[in-house]
Amino acid sequence: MSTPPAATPAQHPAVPFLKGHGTENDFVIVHDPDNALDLPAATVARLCDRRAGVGGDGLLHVVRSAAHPEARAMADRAEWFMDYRNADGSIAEMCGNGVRVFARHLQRAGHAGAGDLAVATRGGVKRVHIAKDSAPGAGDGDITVLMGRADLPAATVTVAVGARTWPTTHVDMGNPHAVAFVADLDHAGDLLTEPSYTPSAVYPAGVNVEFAVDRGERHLAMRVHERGSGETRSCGTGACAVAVAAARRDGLDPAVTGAPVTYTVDLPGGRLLITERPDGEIEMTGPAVIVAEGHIAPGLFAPSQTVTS
Ligand SMILES: N[C@@H](CCC[C@H](N)C(=O)O)C(=O)O
Repeated sequence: MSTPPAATPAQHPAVPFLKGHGTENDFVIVHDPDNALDLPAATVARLCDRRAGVGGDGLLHVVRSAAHPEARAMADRAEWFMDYRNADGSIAEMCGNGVRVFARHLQRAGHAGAGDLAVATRGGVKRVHIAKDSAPGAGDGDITVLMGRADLPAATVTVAVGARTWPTTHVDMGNPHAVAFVADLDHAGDLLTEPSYTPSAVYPAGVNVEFAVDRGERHLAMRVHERGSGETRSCGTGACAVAVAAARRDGLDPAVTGAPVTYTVDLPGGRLLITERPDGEIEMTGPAVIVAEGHIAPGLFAPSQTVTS
């Protein structure tokens, strides 16, 4: 049997997409159950481009676990795999806001109802609870994710923005985070460029950097510079990292006291509630909404043209 010729950009069918966000961490959502789409990093970066593409902090590629080589082993526990990509096309292990938006999409598409859902991610299978909507189909109930345990490897990393430097707490939420407690969130500057950190060898694959301040008892505010996406208006794994770093700083460890600890974390795009349980499991609760649907012009999937003089 001969292989059919590859589709030219003009022949490439328009691909449906949705746009959604969780506390204004926004995503392009591509529903591709059979993993039929070719999504190299350059294509993802074009789709996430805010001027020439659809625009987003990242892309949620929605694939059946059985159809994706990285998720096949989880297919018996989770039907759907969140193939998460950062805005620059790089791959990340987990996205806490993304997994809530992913669940909201599955609910709207009729693949999940209110209640519990398992989602496969590169960081393992995550259990998600979709709260009942205020009205049928409103899509406005909060979504809670069991994010797994935080790991706090001993590492002394200093983060710098301009002339200011801070020591950080290394928190692994499946993806890497460096948390700095600062006196004022403005001290993190415009965050247009990635903060520098030393020694850089601690994070060979890069790191998400969080800047956090206290707002009250077990109440924090933060900003984040995300690996592969720049400053975003929210980061779910980052909020979990900040809450756990604050708990340890405050002498609170639910595994020792036997009592859960909840922190309210305010981000530029909204509020997340983070609870660490005595078994170490971290629950994150927040909103997830779908705001648009449409079709992607075939040209965005075409390989970049090289201009020669
Ligand atoms: N915004 C996400 C995190 C996305 C991945 C991150 N940029 C990384 O590269 O690790 C979240 O809500 O957790």
